[in-house]
Amino acid sequence: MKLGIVVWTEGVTVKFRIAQEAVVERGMLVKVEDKGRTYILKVVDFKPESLLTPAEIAIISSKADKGEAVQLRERDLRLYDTAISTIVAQIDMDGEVHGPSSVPSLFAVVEELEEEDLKALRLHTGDIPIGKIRFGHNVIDVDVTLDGSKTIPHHVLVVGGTGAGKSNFGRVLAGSILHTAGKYSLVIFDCESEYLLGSKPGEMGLAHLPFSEEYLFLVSDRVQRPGRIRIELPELGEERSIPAYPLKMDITRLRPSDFTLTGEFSGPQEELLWMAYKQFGEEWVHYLLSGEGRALYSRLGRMSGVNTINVAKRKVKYLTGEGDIFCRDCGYDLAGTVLSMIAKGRVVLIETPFATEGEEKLLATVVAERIFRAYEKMRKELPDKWSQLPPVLIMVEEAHRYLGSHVLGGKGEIRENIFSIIAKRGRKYKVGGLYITQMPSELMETVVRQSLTKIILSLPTRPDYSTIINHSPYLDDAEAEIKTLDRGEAVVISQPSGFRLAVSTRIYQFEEYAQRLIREEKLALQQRTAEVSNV
Ligand SMILES: Nc1ncnc2c1ncn2[C@@H]1O[C@H](COP(=O)(O)OP(=O)(O)OP(=O)(O)O)[C@@H](O)[C@H]1O
Repeated sequence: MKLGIVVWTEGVTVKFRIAQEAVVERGMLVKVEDKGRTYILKVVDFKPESLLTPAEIAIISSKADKGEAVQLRERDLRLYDTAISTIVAQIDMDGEVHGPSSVPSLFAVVEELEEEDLKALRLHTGDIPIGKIRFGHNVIDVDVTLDGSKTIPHHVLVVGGTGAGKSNFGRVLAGSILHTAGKYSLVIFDCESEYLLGSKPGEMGLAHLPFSEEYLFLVSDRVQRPGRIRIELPELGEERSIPAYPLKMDITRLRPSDFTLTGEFSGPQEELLWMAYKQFGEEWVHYLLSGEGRALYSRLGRMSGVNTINVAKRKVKYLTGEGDIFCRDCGYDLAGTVLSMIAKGRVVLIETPFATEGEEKLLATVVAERIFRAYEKMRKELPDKWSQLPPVLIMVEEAHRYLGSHVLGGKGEIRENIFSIIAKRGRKYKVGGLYITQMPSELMETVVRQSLTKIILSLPTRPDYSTIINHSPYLDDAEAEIKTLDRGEAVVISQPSGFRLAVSTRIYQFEEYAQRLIREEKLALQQRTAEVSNV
């Protein structure tokens, strides 16, 4: 269908007159076929063109205001709507898609994109589906997918204001990774307990997905010892048996680096932790927590000040809490177990609804540190084995708490934590961060820049969307669209997935997506059964 006529081009911007009766929406992809090439354009804004004089405008608007009929001579020659669009790709005669190297001619016809044209953009060929293409608020039946092997190591940043759909996206992504059946791993820290079953009755969670019995691994207070937990799913009239591990880690398994990589400790305090470890061995955390400052001062050979000891004690106490998670003599090795599951391509869901802020921080640090170090060591020492490890994504909710410029030392000395290290160096080892935040303007600039895949949900505040726009390709003209996103709508950029444009996307609603995955798996099962009986 014809949508308009090109009336101006400049750089990669194309202005076209909107045809009568045509409906053009912001974010819409359209095409121009000209001189054997197909140009794909994305509509970014609108502008009425008027050759009316100020006096005519005054008269006509006054009449319209009074409800009188407005007669305008040669109206379509003197007043019309135009759409401003950006050329996002050029498809040459041989079908090769690349960035624009020319512009369509003036007065060329602008047309609706057909499914074939959309497919040429290869937005649907990745292995991690997240939603559907959207033109304005209208959903098009073509999937938007990420390419996991390239996307994961280059980090994923998810930004959106309150209620924009961040946790819905998190569940969708986790569901898609689960359904790669071991190709990739994911670690989720779930402080609201909303991933396993949804956040309220009637919602669904990862437990509902058919692959959860095999590829989900739950770490939770719901179990007291390692084993399988049976979960009833009234929404499906089924139950599942999911492998689980208690939310417990013996303090003898903690090392000073687990604490220092939280970024909470100063240089002298770090030294003290290592001294205590040397002196007391595996029991060092226990001695530090229970010993009195002055007594520790003498036992550590007066090598550290009493003040430093007391401050470090307080911080260790803050991070280990009351012993509910970091326990004594319980024997559990949560971090080691999680690492072994990650190496097998599992989605590991760690539920921490009752953890304190300190416990959450230490837990996230220990788990992330073990994974990063193991992948790093494997790559350096056993590269063949490393190449078989699944790329792993580690979710960091409220990412500004770990990767905020103020947290990392502002303009002064940078105090690294495990997540800032992963943000910088994880790529080399197939360890990526899934950073979720409402406040991207507070993140370190390098984190925003180095996250090559961005899921931008509705983001109302200027400093936040400006930060994203300023540090990402393809977003120069996206401000108007980002400002008008509804719940669940997103602008997605992902160079690692081969996207050459900011893709207007409708993220799947998780429950609908879960039902689709369940249907697909049932169908696949029927086909497998039919094949076996035919043999
Ligand atoms: N893609 C979507 N399609 C349809 N509904 C959605 C979508 N994403 C989110 N919603 C709905 O919007 C509401 C808020 O979503 P969600 O909890 O994911 O937002 P959030 O950004 O995590 O919120 P908060 O900042 O409060 O944690 C939920 O009721 C959810 O069902």
